[in-house]
Amino acid sequence: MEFSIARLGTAGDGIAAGADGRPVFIPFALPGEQVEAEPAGKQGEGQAAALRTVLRASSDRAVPPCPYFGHCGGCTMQHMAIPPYAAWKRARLAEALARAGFADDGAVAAPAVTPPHTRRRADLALRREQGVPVLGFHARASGAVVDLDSCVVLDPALVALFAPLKQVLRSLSAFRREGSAVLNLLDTGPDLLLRLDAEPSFADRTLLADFAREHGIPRIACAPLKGLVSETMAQLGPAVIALGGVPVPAAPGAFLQATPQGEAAIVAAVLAGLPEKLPAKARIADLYAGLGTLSFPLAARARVAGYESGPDAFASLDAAARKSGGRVEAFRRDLSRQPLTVKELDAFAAVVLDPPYAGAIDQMPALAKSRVQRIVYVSCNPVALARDTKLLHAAGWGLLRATPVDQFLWSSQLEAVAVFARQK
Ligand SMILES: C[S@@+](CC[C@H](N)C(=O)[O-])C[C@H]1O[C@@H](n2cnc3c(N)ncnc32)[C@H](O)[C@@H]1O
Repeated sequence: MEFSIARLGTAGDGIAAGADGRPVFIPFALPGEQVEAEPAGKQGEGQAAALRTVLRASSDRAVPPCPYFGHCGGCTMQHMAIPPYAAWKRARLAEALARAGFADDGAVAAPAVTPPHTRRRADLALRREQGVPVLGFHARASGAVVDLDSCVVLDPALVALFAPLKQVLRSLSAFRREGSAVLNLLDTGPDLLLRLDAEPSFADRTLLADFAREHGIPRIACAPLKGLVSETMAQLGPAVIALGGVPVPAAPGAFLQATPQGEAAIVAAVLAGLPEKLPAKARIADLYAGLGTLSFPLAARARVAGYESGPDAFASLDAAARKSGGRVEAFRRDLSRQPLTVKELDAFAAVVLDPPYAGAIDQMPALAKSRVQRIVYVSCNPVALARDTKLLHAAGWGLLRATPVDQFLWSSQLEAVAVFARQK
C-alpha cells in the first residue's frame, strides 16, 4: 500500500492518514515522503506498517552511519539529517510546554546536539544463546538483543570492551541465560556493573579480577538481576568522576548524564537560568541531586542544599560535599513521600529540580505555591514536564526560556532545561 507521510510521531515514526482516516505509523519514513508499506498490526489509536520502499524521498533523508540501523533499537533516527532532526526536537519541546499552557513566543532555544562516539553510560542487555554470549541493545519493539561489535554513539573506550567482555562472559557460571552490563566511563576509567542471573562462584571472581587487570578496569561489581545491592568483584583503583571540578566517588551503575557534552549543556542552561544577582547569603535547592552534577557547579553562585533519596547517590554526594569546602550540603530525602514544603522552599532564592523519568508530581504543588525567584526544571521526559509545569502555569509562573538538550543522539528521547519565574 502507498502512503504520504504527513508528520513524525513522538517515537519518530512517520505518520500517514490511513484509508479510514486513522493514523498509520511507519517507522523510518519522513514527512513529505511517498512510501510503500505493509500493514503490521495495531498501534495505539491507529495501525502500524512496515516500510518497504521509499518511492519519493525527502531532502531531509540521510544515510544511516551504523550497520545495525533498522534492527538495533538504540538509534532509530539515523535516517534523518541533523538539522531537521534538531528542529523536530525543538518543536517537540515547544509542543510539550504549549500543552502546559506556555506559548512558544521564542522562549524555546535550538537544541544542543551531542556528537557521535561520546556516550559514556550504557546499560547493555546480555543473553546467552546456544552457549554464546550476545551483548547489545534491545531490538526495536522486541525483547530480542541485537549483538553489537561496534556502536556509533558510545565512547570508543566502552566499545573496546565489547569483544573481551563477551569472551569472559562465555566462562562465567553466574551468567546463565540473561543479564545486563552497565558501563560508566568515569575519569578513572570504565566502571562495570554486571547484573547476572546466578551467584558468582569463586572461579567467576578470579576471572573477573583477571579481566579487570588485563583491560585497565578500576572496578567490576556484580548484582542480582533485579537486586539493588552490588558486590565488588575487583577493585584496582578508585572510581571517581569530577563534577563541577569536585571529585565524586561513584557507586557501581551510578547515574551520570549520558555524555560530557550533554552534561555541559545542561549545567550551562541551569546556571544561565539563575537570577543575575544573588545576595551573598542566598541558597539554592538542588532537588533529585544524584551525585551532584548540578549541585557542585551551582555552588559557584551560592550555597547549595542537594536533596537525594538514593542511598548510593546520597553517600557519594555527601562524601564529596563534606570534602569540597562546605558550599554544598547533602540531605537524604524522598521527595515523593516527603516533598519540600512551601515554607522550606521559600528559604531558597532558586530551586533546580532534575527528577527521574516519572517526573516530580508530588513536589510540584508546593513549588507552584512557593515564592522562590526561579524554578529551573531539568527534564528527561516531555510528557512529565508538560504535566508538572501545567501546575506552574496555573499558579501564575511564566516561562523565561527552555533549552532542548539532545544527548541521546539519533533517538526519540528528549531532554530539556526550562526556566520559570513568577509573573503574578
Ligand atoms: C535524572 S537523575 C538526576 C541526577 C542529577 N541531578 C544529575 O544530573 O546527575 C534523578 C535523581 O533523582 C533521584 N530520585 C528518584 N526519586 C527520588 C525521590 N522520590 N526523592 C529524591 N530523589 C529521587 C534518583 O536517585 C536520581 O539520582
